[in-house]
Amino acid sequence: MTKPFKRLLLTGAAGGLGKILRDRIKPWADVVRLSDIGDMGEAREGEEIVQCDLADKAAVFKLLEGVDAVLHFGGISTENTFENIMAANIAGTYNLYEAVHKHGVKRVIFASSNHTIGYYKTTDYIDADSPMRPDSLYGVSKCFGESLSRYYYDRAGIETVCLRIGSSFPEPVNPRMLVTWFSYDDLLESLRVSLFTPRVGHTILFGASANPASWWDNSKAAHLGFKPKDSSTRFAANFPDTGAYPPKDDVATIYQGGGFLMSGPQYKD
Ligand SMILES: NC(=O)C1=CN([C@@H]2O[C@H](COP(=O)(O)OP(=O)(O)OC[C@H]3O[C@@H](n4cnc5c(N)ncnc54)[C@H](O)[C@@H]3O)[C@@H](O)[C@H]2O)C=CC1
Ligand SMILES: O=C(O)[C@H]1OC(=O)[C@H](O)[C@@H](O)[C@@H]1O
Repeated sequence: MTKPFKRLLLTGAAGGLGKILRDRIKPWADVVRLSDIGDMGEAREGEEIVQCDLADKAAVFKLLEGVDAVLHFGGISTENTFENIMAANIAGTYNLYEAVHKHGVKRVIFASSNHTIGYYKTTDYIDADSPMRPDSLYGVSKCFGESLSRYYYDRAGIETVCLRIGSSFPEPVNPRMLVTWFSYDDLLESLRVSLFTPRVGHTILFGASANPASWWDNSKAAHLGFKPKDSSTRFAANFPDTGAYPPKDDVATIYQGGGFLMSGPQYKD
């Protein structure tokens, strides 16, 4: 049976989410090209493995050859030095889009992050038009990726869905994740609609499951028809409400970005 794509590229294939997606995206393409700077093991049937540093422009150019669409999950995924973030996330994402453009690739799904808006408070309810408020240099790099993809859409017509992932792990591991949790099944469904909706233009989609509480309004991405099915409700008992969350004086619980507010340099007294 013919599959929708000939060749789908997944960057970050050796990472936590890459490993989860590796088998699950196979029904979508004849060939899944897996790429990372790290070890991805042996290529299995229907796979190609290309070890590549996103900061290496020539290597990224080759990486995009023959690719129909990209799931861009590679890069540094937590706070780090500016130099490291600059190479992997800023130069890396630029290299990717330049290669996407030169090879005529039509669509990218960019693994953005809730840390683009981490300086909103946990009492705020925001949507895709709310100004970015990154909480870390990592968050700033994801804002760069979102702006860059907007530029490549306006300038070159390359479509991107910026998926602002909340917390995509097997289950919530703290009370904050009862709000930000994004199950693997819901993640996969968000990628499916992002790849297969006929026109996405440039869309920002918040990636969270149908949790009982939410900080994010996805109405601006309604054209994707994304309907999360999971909910963190079944994990709520792991975090009994003692009235202590959110404590009024704890930066990491006042702001949506949680612990990222405490990472990296602190400039305020
Ligand atoms: N897991 C989550 O809850 C969230 C993930 N994201 C984003 O989703 C993506 C995947 O996340 P995870 O799998 O959790 O992160 P991860 O850190 O496990 O995986 C990232 C992968 O990118 C690779 N990488 C790093 N620098 C690279 C470079 N210069 N060239 C090529 N590959 C490089 C790493 O080797 C790693 O395998 C990341 O972009 C992350 O920022 C965003 C929000 C939440
Ligand atoms: O906010 C969160 O929970 C997540 O956000 C991210 O962007 C990170 O990649 C991930 O490691 C965090 O756990």
